[in-house]
Amino acid sequence: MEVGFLGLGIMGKAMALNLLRHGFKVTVWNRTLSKCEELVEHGASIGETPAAVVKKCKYTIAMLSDPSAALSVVFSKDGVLEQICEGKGYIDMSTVDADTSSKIYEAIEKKGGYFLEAPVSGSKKPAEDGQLVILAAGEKALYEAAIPAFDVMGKKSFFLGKVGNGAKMKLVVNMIMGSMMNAFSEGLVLADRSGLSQQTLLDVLDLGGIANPMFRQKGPAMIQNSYAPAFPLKHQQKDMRLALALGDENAVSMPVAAAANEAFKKARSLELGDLDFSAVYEAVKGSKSPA
Ligand SMILES: NC(=O)C1=CN([C@@H]2O[C@H](COP(=O)(O)OP(=O)(O)OC[C@H]3O[C@@H](n4cnc5c(N)ncnc54)[C@H](OP(=O)(O)O)[C@@H]3O)[C@@H](O)[C@H]2O)C=CC1
Ligand SMILES: O=CCCC(=O)O
Repeated sequence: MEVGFLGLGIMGKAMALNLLRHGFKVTVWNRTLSKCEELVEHGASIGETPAAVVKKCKYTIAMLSDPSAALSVVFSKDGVLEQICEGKGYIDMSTVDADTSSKIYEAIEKKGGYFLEAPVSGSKKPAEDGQLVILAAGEKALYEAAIPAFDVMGKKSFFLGKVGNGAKMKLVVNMIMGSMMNAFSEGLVLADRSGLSQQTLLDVLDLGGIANPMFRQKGPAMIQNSYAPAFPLKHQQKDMRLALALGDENAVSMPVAAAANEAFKKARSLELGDLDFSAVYEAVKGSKSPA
């Protein structure tokens, strides 16, 4: 199966590599074209533009930073829309809001193409290990055609119905995750300032009813003030912002998420946006920058 892949950041690179490893023919494009070279070493071809990739491939996957990147890759000059046509499918796996996804869907449908949104749960390591959770919605026939690729990239795929449902599900999940990360950070600070061992707190948490992979994986690095980016903080703050907008639309009061968003914004103002989202711990501590 030949697929196109647009966007080779932390996630896109790992996902495209998995496809190559499993025998897919992959044509890649990235805004910073030099990032394609590593994929070429693993057998990928390069498309000079998103339009060139779509022209060559029946199915094209995108994994881009945010709504503005997702829209730009489709609607700009040399974008996806120039070559999408009947018989071709476009699968956007970026985390965006339902409105962005719908705009892309409508434009692609007008040209006779198929569209599926398919944001993912799981981070850098699950992407490398093909263990993502895929939250797809849109054209069912395209979902079925994409299952061989989803099976390589993920451990479980959900088909959630009409376009927008995948985006919304992803934002709800990340809203919960961002709020949990803030509560966890406050707990680490409180333990430390009240004279307790943070490592003992991690041990206690891991044995109880709120044990979870995020505390287990991020906690030891956080207490060492180490935040190598798996999920960049700027993207988590984007997701909190989009989830709060979804709350606005549906008149859902979310004071916990709103407070968490403020902490992520504060962390961005401290120039921690490119670090892992666990660096919000620095903002909660009140640091000027990571120690
Ligand atoms: N990291 C994670 O753990 C997870 C991330 N996600 C979501 O997946 C998406 C990608 O995340 P991640 O890989 O971490 O992000 P990165 O920041 O590592 O990569 C972002 C990608 O988007 C591209 N890009 C940014 N702006 C534009 C633009 N205007 N036009 C074209 N391309 C653009 C970048 O290109 P360039 O290289 O040129 O900058 C890069 O390829 C995001 O929506 C994120 O929220 C979902 C689940 C987990
Ligand atoms: O969107 C990013 C999700 C990161 C994760 O699920 O660990």
